[in-house]
Amino acid sequence: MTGPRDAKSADRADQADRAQREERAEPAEPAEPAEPAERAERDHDQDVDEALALVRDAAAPPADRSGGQPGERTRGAHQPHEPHHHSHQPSHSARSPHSSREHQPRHSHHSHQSTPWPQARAIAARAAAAVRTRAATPVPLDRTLGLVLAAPLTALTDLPSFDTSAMDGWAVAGPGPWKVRDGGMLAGQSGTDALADGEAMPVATGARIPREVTAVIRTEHGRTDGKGRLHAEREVLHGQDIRPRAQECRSGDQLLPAQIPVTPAVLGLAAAAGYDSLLVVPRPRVEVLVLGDELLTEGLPREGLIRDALGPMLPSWLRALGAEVIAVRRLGDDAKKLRAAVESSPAELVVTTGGTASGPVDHVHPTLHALDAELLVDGVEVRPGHPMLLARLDERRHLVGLPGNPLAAVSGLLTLAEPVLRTLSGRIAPVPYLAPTRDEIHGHPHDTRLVPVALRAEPQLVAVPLHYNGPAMLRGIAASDGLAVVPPGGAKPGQELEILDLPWTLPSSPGDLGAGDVATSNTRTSTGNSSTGNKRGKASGKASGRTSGTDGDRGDGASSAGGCFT
Ligand SMILES: Nc1nc2c(c(=O)[nH]1)N[C@H]1C(S)=C(S)[C@@H](COP(=O)(O)OP(=O)(O)OC[C@H]3O[C@@H](n4cnc5c(N)ncnc54)[C@H](O)[C@@H]3O)O[C@H]1N2
Ligand code: MOO
Repeated sequence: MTGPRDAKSADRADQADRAQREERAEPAEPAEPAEPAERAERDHDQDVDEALALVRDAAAPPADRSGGQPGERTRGAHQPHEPHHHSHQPSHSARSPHSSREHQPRHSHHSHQSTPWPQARAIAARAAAAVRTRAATPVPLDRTLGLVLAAPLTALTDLPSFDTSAMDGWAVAGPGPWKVRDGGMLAGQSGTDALADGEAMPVATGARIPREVTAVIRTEHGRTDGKGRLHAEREVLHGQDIRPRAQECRSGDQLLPAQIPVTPAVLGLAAAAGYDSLLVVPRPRVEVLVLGDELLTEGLPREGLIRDALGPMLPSWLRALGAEVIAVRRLGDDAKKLRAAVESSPAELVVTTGGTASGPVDHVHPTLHALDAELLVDGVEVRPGHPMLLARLDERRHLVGLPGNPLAAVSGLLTLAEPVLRTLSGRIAPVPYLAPTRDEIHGHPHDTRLVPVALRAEPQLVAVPLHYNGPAMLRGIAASDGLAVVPPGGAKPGQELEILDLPWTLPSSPGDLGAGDVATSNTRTSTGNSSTGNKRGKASGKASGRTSGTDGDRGDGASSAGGCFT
């Protein structure tokens, strides 16, 4: 962890803390039964995350309201629950993980064979590694930010490419005093006559200097007399303040190896070294299929309908994970549309949201069955998000099924989509890092939990678990810096936990995030025709939340130029 990040994180943690304390000071009770903890104890079918979130929200003691910490909660309110059984049957899965040679899921408490969390991530990375990716192509420099170098970056020129003055002052030849020549050299001027011994020439920083120059004297270290002669006021060392040609590199030197992500610094180096375009790994194309008849794209929730939280959230996160999002389509709960969309998708990764469970309109499993897809992961031992799945559609395409509950979808995104996209986009796995949890975190008896945390420097780095972490809630994660990986059984205060960074991406214009990316009904957003995606239109940030399907209106320049760092 770097210093600035710690400081930023501390701010975030403070804000999150404050926001959550303020919230708990409000008299309004959540619209849940009075004693949610007891209810959860009785109801073994209730997901433990949901129960914990309710307990934490509703049962915050008065002391907590007057300054308690967000990780504190009522003792005894949540003993480990019985394993959660869910009814989703693998029988309708085309080719289940059982038949896969990729792994042998251990027999778990679940009614079907779900995969342990670490193994699920490894399977996802391996599955993507087996895909033959599109060939690397040269991409204009200004559209490579966040992509990965497909070849080493080799200097196309010496740097500097000529002897250069490092300071404003005089270039001198031989010992002084020197006769100052009329005129001089500014940066960008092409050449001058040779300098004789005993001559000086005014120069600006960055000016090309002739070979004979033995030193540069800074303006503040020399003085001219009435006869136009320059006197040094300090000892002059041979070669001082001259940047000799090829000081940084010679033409042909390797500046960076392949597989390095293009950061702003890489962009600058590449430009300095003479590049107009870079050979980069193309972004894997992703199509997002948002399922659910209950979803609204604008206005307030009403009459059983709710706002779609995933359509606005996923495209930016997918881009930050290395993807080119070619479309976000809303298909309702229509099995035929889903099948047609999956069948015809040109994307290397299809991401569905919702419909992964076994409800009457949960069409993901039957669709995969109908398409004879191979289920590589069918459920993961993680909370939230355990119904997530990964399927191989054909030798080029995979599908990640994210559960509909929004935090469960984030869990699926980071568990399954992240390793797939990381591998397809040529990125190297981030080095895992640990932080001790400040507070106790209750665990699921058998499954890994992913819990939103704010990182804080106190003064050592600590992870502060946040409230409102139920599967249907985004409030905790919206205030968080990352997700703590809590092993089965939970974590004691001070216990080191792996932290999953959230893929943050900054918009390059107001139109780059959210609704502007979402195609309503079956409108496909334009894919453009370049290897990395979309022409950088004048992202207009359409307030309507609809796209017209033209490049200029897509407003997703973030995929090529908006900064896509995790
Ligand atoms: N009988 C069982 N029921 C459920 C199980 C189970 O194992 N057996 N698992 C529960 C868990 S855990 C989850 S998570 C969900 C997963 O369900 P689906 O993936 O089929 O998702 P839906 O039923 O379509 O939606 C669940 C929930 O999320 C809301 N939703 C859906 N899409 C969005 C969106 N884009 N933005 C905001 N909210 C969304 C949806 O309205 C539902 O409330 O299943 C449980 N049930
Ligand atoms: O608990 Mo579900 O897995 O809401 O994600």
